Amino acid sequence: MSEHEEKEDGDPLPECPPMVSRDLKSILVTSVLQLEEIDVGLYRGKNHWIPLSRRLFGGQIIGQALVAAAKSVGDHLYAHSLHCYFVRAGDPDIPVLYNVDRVRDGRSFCVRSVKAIQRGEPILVLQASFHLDQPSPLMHQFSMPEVPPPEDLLSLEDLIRFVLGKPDLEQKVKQGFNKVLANEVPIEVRPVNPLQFSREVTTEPKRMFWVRARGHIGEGNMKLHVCVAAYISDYSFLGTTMMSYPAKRVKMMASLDHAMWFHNTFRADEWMLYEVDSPWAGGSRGLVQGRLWRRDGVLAASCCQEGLIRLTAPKDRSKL
Ligand SMILES: CCCCCC/C=C\CCCCCCCC(=O)SCCNC(=O)CCNC(=O)[C@H](O)C(C)(C)COP(=O)(O)OP(=O)(O)OC[C@H]1O[C@@H](n2cnc3c(N)ncnc32)[C@H](O)[C@@H]1OP(=O)(O)O
Repeated sequence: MSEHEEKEDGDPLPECPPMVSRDLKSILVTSVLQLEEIDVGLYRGKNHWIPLSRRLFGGQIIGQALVAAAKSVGDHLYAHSLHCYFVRAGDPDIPVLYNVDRVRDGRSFCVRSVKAIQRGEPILVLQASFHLDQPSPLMHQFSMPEVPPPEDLLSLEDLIRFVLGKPDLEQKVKQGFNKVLANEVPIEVRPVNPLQFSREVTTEPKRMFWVRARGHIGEGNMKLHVCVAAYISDYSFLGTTMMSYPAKRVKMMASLDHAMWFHNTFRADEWMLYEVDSPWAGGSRGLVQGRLWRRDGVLAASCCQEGLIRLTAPKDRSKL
């Protein structure tokens, strides 16, 4: 489910949890991406932040699958790309098993295939490729868009509190936002354009926000930063498809696939600009593509995803 899916129930409004200090180690590395080894190439992952849809967060499954894949490759190899399909909804009440197949070990590249399994059936199939660092004079990248720095922008939580202060807010929207606040996601988000966030303007399906892991990860383990970025990349990604349709209500939204390419070193606990757009939607599906920029303007990673988007049926006006 995306940020635009609405819940029908009328639960009491929960309290906000206290914010995690920047000095504390990120829960993404102390818990979410810590897998338990059960057998050779077989791991078990815990579930952490659960979206309002009550299906497992796609970013968590991708991040954990990539951790499992990376365990079987040498320290001199780094993930340069991954491709995956979400084939079943993940159940947040039971753990996920990750079964790694060592597809090929070459001199420069290693390919791994990972099946994420619940109740004996795959919920995700992922292929990841790892590459030696091979410098080359062939180098180019687009330029990072010029945007205000994250220090000058409001956090997602502040923006939600601002929207909640509006007197004419629909009760259902209010409940949804309160639940988002109550269930702290282990990443921090600062939208570049707050008006887009509150859906007060209809714009092209393009948005940008600063994003980083909540808490500290530290320098050094690039393999880990890549897995954290994979987690982060699925948050607030597919929702971009809905920016041109503020009046439409989503019944079901779920990522169908996800692909990433890692271009440069970065720290996932430092601010990165996520530049996202949706070039196409149709046939109950939508496509989103994103670029994760280091704040010094280096392109860290590119992402692409197709998702299922089912809208609620329009009300029959003849009965009004
Ligand atoms: C700027 C910053 C702003 C930020 C604000 C942020 C706030 C919040 C952000 C939250 C972000 C959360 C993002 C979360 C994204 C995700 O993590 S999505 C999770 C990952 N993806 C998945 O879980 C998808 C897994 N895959 C599947 O579930 C299946 O592959 C599938 C459902 C897509 C397959 O569909 P299908 O083949 O149709 O499966 P079935 O089993 O047959 O049916 C499933 C249900 O769909 C109903 N259905 C089938 N066909 C239709 C149809 N044509 N029309 C309507 N409905 C259909 C079917 O009846 C089943 O329904 P029930 O389950 O029986 O109710």
